[in-house]
Amino acid sequence: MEELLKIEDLHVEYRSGGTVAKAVNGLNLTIHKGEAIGLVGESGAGKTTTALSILNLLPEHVGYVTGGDVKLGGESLIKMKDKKMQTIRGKRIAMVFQNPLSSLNPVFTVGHQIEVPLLKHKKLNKKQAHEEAARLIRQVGIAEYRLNDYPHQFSGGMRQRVGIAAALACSPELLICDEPTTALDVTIQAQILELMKNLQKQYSTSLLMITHNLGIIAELCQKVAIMYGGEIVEYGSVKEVFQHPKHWYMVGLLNAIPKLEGDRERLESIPGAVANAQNLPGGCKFHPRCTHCTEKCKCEQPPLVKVGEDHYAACWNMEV
Ligand SMILES: Nc1ncnc2c1ncn2[C@@H]1O[C@H](COP(=O)(O)OP(=O)(O)OP(=O)(O)O)[C@@H](O)[C@H]1O
Repeated sequence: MEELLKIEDLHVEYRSGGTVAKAVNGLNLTIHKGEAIGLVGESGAGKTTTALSILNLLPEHVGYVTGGDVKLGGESLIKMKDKKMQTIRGKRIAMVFQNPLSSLNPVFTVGHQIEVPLLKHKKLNKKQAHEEAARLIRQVGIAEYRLNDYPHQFSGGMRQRVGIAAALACSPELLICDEPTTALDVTIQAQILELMKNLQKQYSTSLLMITHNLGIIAELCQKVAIMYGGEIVEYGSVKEVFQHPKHWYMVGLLNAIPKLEGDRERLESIPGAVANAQNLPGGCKFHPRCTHCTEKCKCEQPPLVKVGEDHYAACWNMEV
């Protein structure tokens, strides 16, 4: 498969009020054309920071890429001038956010918001943009006449459909979704996921799905990257990683999922709190929470090594 986006040894810091948070610490990830990858991790793992770095949208004077690169088709997005980056955002890479109310502009109709990228990037005239917006909104299951309505006139699930229609307007090569269904109730969640699955296939868009929900990954993605303390600690095909997890963090995440069959033992949780980006531990960043920690884990950082066909893990003492 052809490479689309390559994240190489990415390091990102936030500097504010005299403190430094090391949010991403040497992250490597390649997304191929048409591939759907899930990026999983607890709150604070650095998932959103990774997405913002791809889009060159880190908060100004606070978020800094301190090392590494992100390349789209071989071209650096980190070094790209803002004017050129504006031609990438929305056109080649689009993003669907967790809360569509914060990404949709309350003072414009949803029709206007879907038409803007079509006018800007696809160079359609007003009539063509309107027709295309009507096609897109129908495709996400909303009646065309609602193009004249404002975001607050839609339910949460419908707003997220509008967000997806706007993101897909210019048929981006990469769609980044950051917890797109977290704010929705489960039945609406299922509908949105089904919609995304169909659209991703139809448009052959590559997908980076950011979530802490392993069920969503199993449903939508072929590959999964498990993130902890700003690094990828396990990566591989969804089948391999879910069936034969190697890193104890991933083992813990899977054990924390409620099961209906078998003995209903107490749910296991991962002890301790997620690594603090302002004060990361040495060695393996997961070691203070790991039940299999050794002296080596406390002082030496394990490299990500191949552990099977299409499967990599970073652990000195991994599950066998
Ligand atoms: N604007 C900011 N200023 C300072 N620190 C920040 C900022 N944004 C994020 N951080 C810190 O960077 C680290 C990574 O945050 P990030 O939001 O990328 O994690 P995440 O995995 O996306 O979490 P969540 O699932 O809660 O969105 C955290 O420790 C967070 O506190």
